[in-house]
Amino acid sequence: MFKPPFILSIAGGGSTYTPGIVKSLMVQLQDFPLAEIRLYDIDAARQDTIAPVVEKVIRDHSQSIKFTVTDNPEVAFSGAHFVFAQMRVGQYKMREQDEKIPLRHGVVGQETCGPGGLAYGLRTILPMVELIDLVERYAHQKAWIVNYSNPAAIVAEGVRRLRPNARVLNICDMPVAAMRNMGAILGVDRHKLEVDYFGLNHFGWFTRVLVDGVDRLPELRRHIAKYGLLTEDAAKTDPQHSDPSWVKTWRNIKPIMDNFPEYLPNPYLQYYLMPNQIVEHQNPDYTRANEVMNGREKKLFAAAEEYKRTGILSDAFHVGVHGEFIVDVARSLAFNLRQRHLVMVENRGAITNLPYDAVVEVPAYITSEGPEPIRVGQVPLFHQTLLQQQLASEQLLVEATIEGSYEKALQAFTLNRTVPTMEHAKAILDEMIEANRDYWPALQKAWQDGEAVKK
Ligand SMILES: NC(=O)c1ccc[n+]([C@@H]2O[C@H](COP(=O)([O-])OP(=O)(O)OC[C@H]3O[C@@H](n4cnc5c(N)ncnc54)[C@H](O)[C@@H]3O)[C@@H](O)[C@H]2O)c1
Ligand SMILES: O=P(O)(O)OC[C@H]1O[C@H](O[C@H]2[C@H](O)[C@@H](O)[C@@H](O)O[C@@H]2CO)[C@H](O)[C@@H](O)[C@@H]1O
Ligand SMILES: [Mn+2]
Repeated sequence: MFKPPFILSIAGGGSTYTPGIVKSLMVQLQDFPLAEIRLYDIDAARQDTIAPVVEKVIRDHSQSIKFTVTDNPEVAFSGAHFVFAQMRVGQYKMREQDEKIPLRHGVVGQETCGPGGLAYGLRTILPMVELIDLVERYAHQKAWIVNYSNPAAIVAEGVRRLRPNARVLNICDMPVAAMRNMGAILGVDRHKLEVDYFGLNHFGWFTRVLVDGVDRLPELRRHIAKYGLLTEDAAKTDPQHSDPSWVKTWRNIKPIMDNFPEYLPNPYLQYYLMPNQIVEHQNPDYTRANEVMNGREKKLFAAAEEYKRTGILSDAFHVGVHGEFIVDVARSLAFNLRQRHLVMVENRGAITNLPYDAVVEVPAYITSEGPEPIRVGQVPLFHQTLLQQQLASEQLLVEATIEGSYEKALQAFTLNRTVPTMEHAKAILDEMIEANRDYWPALQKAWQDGEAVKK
């Protein structure tokens, strides 16, 4: 492939996670040597605010690494070996719409799940394809894009449909975060856990949790029956996520496993299996987007301004599993380490009773030529049916984006488990088309042409 030191570009350099990821890169420099780090963003002002913090993180560890900040894709990607993608198309203001519009109709309002996730997907698929084309035009021909940009399930399906040969690996830190919590509960480092897992992104289950070859899922089951997937002192498990909404998310593993104890669910399944309880506790005027804008984003940007003024950088960002995981995956790609990670891959029979072309999230060995998924085999009818419905909703959303089809978008919304009726789906979709008029031109046109009433 290519030899270190590498050129690494971060697409979405203005992200609140950029300092944490760069810190993780610095800590692992010995194992992932870098010649240059480049930040790329379409919002130069946002990125320029974050950049001095990132440069400080780099210079605390290295004087030799070149640091580039740009909104020019040719400068960003020329000769790059790795691209970490973490775009939020529409930024937090659109996340707030994604979460608040469904809630106005009594439906789950969430970043990547339900109508919010579908809307986010409709905004993100084509910018992701554009990013791939830019990277393929300018970067090293064997460059890898490691993608965090959400909604990862829909982005991954869009890339499968539109750029099937692209060197893109879609990843999610949620299962790793769950493994971090498991480790805290079991008293072992998360790196010692070997898990079996199957599902779609943000819609899956752990089936085994091995420590030195012994399945510790029974012990976790007993703990979860009392506390959910958190240690008794929640703040100790995940300091970055002591926000009430996150503690509730980890606690909600309990009611799900009280009913279905065999497998340990991804926390996101709460939105699909307990939508009414979720809506009951969501504040339609103050959602997770507001918590993040007033929390993580505000804290980082305030620290960046203070650093600019005083040269003192306060403790304003977090590395955590988010920063560690993407560097672990990149190392395995770079050096053909064959590390076993949960990543998104085309099924191709890994789960025998799901469609061959489904994008699934399963353990895989990460090689320089990409992931080699493990064989899961047949999943139980209950999980297969839930997965099939969610998969159809996501695949129809992607087709709606590609074809500019209002009807397929409505089918995708109607099929989603968080949406109770076709009328709810239509009311939410029509409001979202209005809110996304700057992002969904094709769908806007289909809607205005009255495609929905043509039949
Ligand atoms: N996959 C996962 O498990 C996981 C975990 C955490 C965050 N994320 C995702 O990472 C992304 C960043 O999260 P955040 O909270 O830091 O968002 P953020 O809004 O703080 O930063 C995102 C950045 O992307 C930029 N951007 C938007 N469109 C772009 C484009 N077309 N090209 C280049 N840059 C573009 C924005 O200007 C912004 O600076 C989001 O998509 C989020 O959902 C994913
Ligand atoms: O509400 P946010 O923006 O804080 O988080 C949304 C993301 O949540 C997951 O990632 C979490 C992870 O689960 C948590 O333990 C910690 O590591 O932080 C991560 C980022 O907040 C989820 O995997 C992402 O897809 C969401 O975007
Ligand atoms: Mn995720």
